[in-house]
Amino acid sequence: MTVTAKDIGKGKAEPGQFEAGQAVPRLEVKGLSRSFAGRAVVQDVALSVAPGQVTCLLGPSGCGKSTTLRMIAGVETTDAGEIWIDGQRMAGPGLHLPPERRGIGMMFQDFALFPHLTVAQNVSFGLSGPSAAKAARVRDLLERVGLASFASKHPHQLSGGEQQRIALARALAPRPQVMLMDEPFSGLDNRLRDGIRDATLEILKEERTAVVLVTHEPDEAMRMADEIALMRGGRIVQSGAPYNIYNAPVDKAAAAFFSDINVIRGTSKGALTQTPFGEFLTPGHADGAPVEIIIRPQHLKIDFDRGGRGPLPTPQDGTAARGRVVRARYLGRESLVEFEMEADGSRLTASVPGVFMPQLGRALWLMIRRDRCFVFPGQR
Ligand SMILES: Nc1ncnc2c1ncn2[C@@H]1O[C@H](COP(=O)(O)OP(=O)(O)OP(=O)(O)O)[C@@H](O)[C@H]1O
Repeated sequence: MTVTAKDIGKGKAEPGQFEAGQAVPRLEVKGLSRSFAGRAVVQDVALSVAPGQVTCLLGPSGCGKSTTLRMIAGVETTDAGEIWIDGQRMAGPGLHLPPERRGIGMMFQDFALFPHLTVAQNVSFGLSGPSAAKAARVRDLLERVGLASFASKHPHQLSGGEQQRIALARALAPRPQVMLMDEPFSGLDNRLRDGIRDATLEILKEERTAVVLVTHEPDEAMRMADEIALMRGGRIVQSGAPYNIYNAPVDKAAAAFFSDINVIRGTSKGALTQTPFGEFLTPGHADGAPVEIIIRPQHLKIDFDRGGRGPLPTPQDGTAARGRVVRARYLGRESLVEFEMEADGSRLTASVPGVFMPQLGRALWLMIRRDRCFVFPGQR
């Protein structure tokens, strides 16, 4: 859908809100804020979600994800900000449409199905119109969630994963413009979860639903999201495609939210910082300013060729540094090896694919992937 001058005339969009001809986001949130008892829990949140796009609100417990979702749903009022769905204002100054008038579907962790209704009755619960059309929609959805033969069963006869798929079918049945999901997979065991996430994603994409999914699990966000909005203390601190969020974190905490990190500390001098791995360019950091160079464990490489025995690194190697193994753990897909660096006694962890369990005390040369380092101001 595109906004035209006619839409603006009809009050469907504000002048200047969208360029003529530009696709309207299915969901647009601007300046959303909410306080409880004088404490701001959501501050100035902005989101824009296109049809068929999944945006994950990701952040630690208590950062305001659910409150944001509840305001979009209309079950919580806003203190400030606006919520637009398909070019229509749902909430704003002096306006608060109830949830049932917002064209949204909701799925939560405790997706209670009606126990006294059959699967088919549960799915058709929110549908109106001729019964033949309702029955056809229910059949179609049950087929797509792979549970066509369960139509006449009752919820207690279904496993947790099956119930979750019925809840998805029920939420999608009225063809909501926007689907709001709050930790919908967290009640499922690990073995089921991946399959159900993928199946859910496929159906949401087919239906071209705009999705906001709340999760505190970075893996889930990376797997599901087209866009991640990383929240902290009620604010979105960074948003973008999973690749960008992971590979260009806005600060140390954003980097640490997705994986363990190594921190190499130094002091900037003449836009350079000395480390056990040689000099790093640290432009923009004042002389004498503390600097933290962040590197994920998978980007700290063990130089197996040298194996701790070979000649000292040449100037061309430049970036190798020696560390002694102080701990090695095998985690199945990878091994985590912790080193104490000879140069300054700092501790760094390398992740090695597969099994690598070197003896404690063994000295190895380490290399650092400089293109995968993030440089941030350090603490004084
Ligand atoms: N109705 C309310 N009254 C008072 N405080 C509330 C209310 N709802 C939420 N809060 C507080 O607002 C803060 C944010 O809560 P919210 O549920 O949005 O966080 P969250 O990021 O979704 O966390 P979680 O992942 O633990 O659910 C919390 O400190 C919570 O206690």
